[in-house]
Amino acid sequence: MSQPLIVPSERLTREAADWMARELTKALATKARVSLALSGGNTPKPAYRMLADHQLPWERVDVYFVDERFVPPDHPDSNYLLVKESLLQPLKLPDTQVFRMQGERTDRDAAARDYEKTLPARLDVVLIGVGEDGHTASLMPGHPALQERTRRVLAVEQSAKPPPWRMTLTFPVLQGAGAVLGLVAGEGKRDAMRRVLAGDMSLPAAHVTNTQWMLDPAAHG
Ligand SMILES: O=C1O[C@H](COP(=O)(O)O)[C@@H](O)[C@H](O)[C@H]1O
Repeated sequence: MSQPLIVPSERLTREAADWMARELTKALATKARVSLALSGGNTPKPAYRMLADHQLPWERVDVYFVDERFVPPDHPDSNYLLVKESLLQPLKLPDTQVFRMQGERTDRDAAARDYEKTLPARLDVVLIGVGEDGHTASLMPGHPALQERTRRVLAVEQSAKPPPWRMTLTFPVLQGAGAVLGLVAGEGKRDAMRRVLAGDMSLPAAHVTNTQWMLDPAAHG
């Protein structure tokens, strides 16, 4: 695991956006199309807005999702809505470049299986977050989804953090990605991050060992 980057709070958003732009640029140098998979959460939202200001060949970037809540795409809890408002709309990215997890569907397993079909063999750039309980994506501590090695996308039930039904990429997808940024801020995440960085495998986020962690000082204890 590479050393975590500890970034002053006032620079965290900018550094995270620059990191994603840099990794996209590297991937774009070797491929015609690249994939960017994004998480929800309050921490990354301003970074997505800043990423949209980067001059990149956005017509060659496809946007995917790390996880989603089973709610309609215009629901305030929708990760898609968050990414739409902060990145997709500012960039005017066409729907053909956006691969949304369909949280409005009632057959959740079918929705997860359909999403699996849209995924590229390997995601190029991924942003993950961490919950106070150490979850990442919608992979919650102690949940059977943590053991999944075959399916690339799962509908997960009874997640501890509401809303209870989620769709999530699984560890093999996250662990196989080209570049993963773990963006974490706030004192509430400090205990979880101390354990993640110490390699405490009871916390889901510790399993994504290819992550470059970027923390504000409050989250680093
Ligand atoms: O529920 C979720 O939480 C995590 C962490 O979000 P944050 O607001 O604490 O940064 C997020 O990464 C995930 O996508 C989201 O669904």
